[in-house]
Amino acid sequence: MTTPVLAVEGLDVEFPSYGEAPVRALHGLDLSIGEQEIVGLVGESGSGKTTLARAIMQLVPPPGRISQGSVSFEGRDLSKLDEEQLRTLRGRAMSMVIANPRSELNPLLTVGQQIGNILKYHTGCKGRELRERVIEMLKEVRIPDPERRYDAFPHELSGGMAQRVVMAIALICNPRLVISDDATSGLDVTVQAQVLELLKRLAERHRTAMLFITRDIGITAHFCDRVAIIYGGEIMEIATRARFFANPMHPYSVLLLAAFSHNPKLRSYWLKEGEAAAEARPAETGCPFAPRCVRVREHCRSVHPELRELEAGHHVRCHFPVERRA
Ligand SMILES: Nc1ncnc2c1ncn2[C@@H]1O[C@H](COP(=O)(O)OP(=O)(O)OP(=O)(O)O)[C@@H](O)[C@H]1O
Repeated sequence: MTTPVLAVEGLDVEFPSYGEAPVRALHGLDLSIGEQEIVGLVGESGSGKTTLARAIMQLVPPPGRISQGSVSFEGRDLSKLDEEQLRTLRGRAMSMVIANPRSELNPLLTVGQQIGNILKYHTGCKGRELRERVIEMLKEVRIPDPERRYDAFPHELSGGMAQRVVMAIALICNPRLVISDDATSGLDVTVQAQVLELLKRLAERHRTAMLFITRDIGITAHFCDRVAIIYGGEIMEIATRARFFANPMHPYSVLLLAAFSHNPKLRSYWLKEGEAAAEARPAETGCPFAPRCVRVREHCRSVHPELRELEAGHHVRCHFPVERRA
């Protein structure tokens, strides 16, 4: 079996909370990503998506910490690397594209300097060659008039353009893994579609694996090889895109899909708990989703469900999974 690009095993991340039990942002999380594979990670706000992205990069903000489990990149346990080795890895072998490109970019440096600095730091490339490679990358991310934009400052760029510059920074060193954290959420719908299309094409061209984090389950239907659903810091369901959309089995997955559906019967059944239930926090004992599940039974409130393989490559964390529709 080939070594996956990324292997997350039994990962727990905690944030201390003064006078209370620590917030358990991730709990026993397993996830692997193969070479050139795009895995979509879908979950609502607070489900632990960004924490996972940070834990993979070994950048959990203190006093938060990885309290258990491991993150391996191409077979190397990242907890064993020192800060210098991690810095070499970040930006070169794995990189991140985040939602708010303006906060990512330094307002005092030109586009060319910001992309060029990464390339120079990791490869030692400089001078004319550096400029040529940066301009080449600007062309790849479809920045019009790249020679001129090379000298532009971030405030001179539109939102979509700034996001493309962030993508250029993430891809300039040909990383083996890119983590896209809600990267298109702040953009207009049309710009969003263009940026997604571009991101997918670039991942294919650079043979990059990707963890694609989103709150929008609809995007994963076009974009990802596998889909993983996260709730309360745990993977609830994971399958290939085809299997997932043909036969979603976790009630939370079906709820997410129902929220996008135009079928009023489907919507009213799955969404019937309404706003109050949506506010419920993940349960500490039993199934984390039990307080919001329309199919909950007594067993769910006391026994924590394991992630079980219910068909080849399709894992579900539910005592009473949804049966295939006729
Ligand atoms: N720096 C922090 N300090 C304390 N708690 C944190 C911190 N970062 C995250 N958390 C907690 O960890 C949990 C997961 O948060 P996280 O930001 O990973 O969720 P998310 O799915 O990325 O949400 P969003 O889609 O809104 O970005 C939440 O309960 C959050 O309050």
